[in-house]
Amino acid sequence: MSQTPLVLVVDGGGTTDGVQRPVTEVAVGILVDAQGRYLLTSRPPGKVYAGYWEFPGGKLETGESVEQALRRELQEEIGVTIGSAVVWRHSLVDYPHALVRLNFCKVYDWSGALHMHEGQNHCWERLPVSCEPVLPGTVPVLAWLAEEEAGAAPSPC
Ligand SMILES: Nc1nc2c([nH]c(=O)n2[C@@H]2O[C@H](COP(=O)(O)OP(=O)(O)OP(=O)(O)O)[C@@H](O)[C@H]2O)c(=O)[nH]1
Repeated sequence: MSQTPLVLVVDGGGTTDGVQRPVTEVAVGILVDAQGRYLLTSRPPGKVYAGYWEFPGGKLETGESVEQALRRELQEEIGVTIGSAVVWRHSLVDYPHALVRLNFCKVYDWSGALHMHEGQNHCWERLPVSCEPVLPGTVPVLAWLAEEEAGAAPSPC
C-alpha cells in the first residue's frame, strides 16, 4: 500500500488554532457482492452527518486491529461476520468533530444475512452511485473505485 494519505478538510475542519488533535482510527468495510456492487448504508439518526451515505464501519476500540474492529462493527451494525480484511486505502479527514484516519478494507467474504441494527437504510450500488448525499470523507473513495474499475475494463476494439 504505497498511497500517500489524502488530508481532506471538511466544513472548515477542527478549530484548534494549530494545536495537533488526536487521530481517531476508523475501520471501514467496502462490501463487494458477486455482481460487483458495493454496499452503502446511511448514517443513523443521532450521529454526526445523520442520513449521509457511507460504507459501514466505525471507530477502533483500545487494542483492536483494523480487521478486528471492522469485524465487530459490521456484526453490531449490519449483522454480518466478515472473513479476512486488509486495508486497501487510507485517508485522513479533518472534520469539525474529529480528525479521523479512515482505513478502507474491501470485503468479498462474509456470512450472515444483512440486518440493519441501527435503523440505517442500505443499498447495493454500481458506480456512479445514485444515493445521496454521500459523506464527504467517503466521496474520494468512490473516485478511487471508479479509477480502479476503469483500469480493469477491457480496452475498446
Ligand atoms: N463508517 C464510516 N465512517 C466514515 C466514512 N467516511 C467518513 O468520513 N467516516 C467518518 O468516520 C467516523 C466514524 O465514526 P462513527 O461515528 O461512524 O463510528 P462508530 O460507529 O464507532 O460510532 P460511535 O461509537 O460514536 O457511536 C465519523 O467521523 C465519520 O464521519 C465511511 O465511509 N464509513
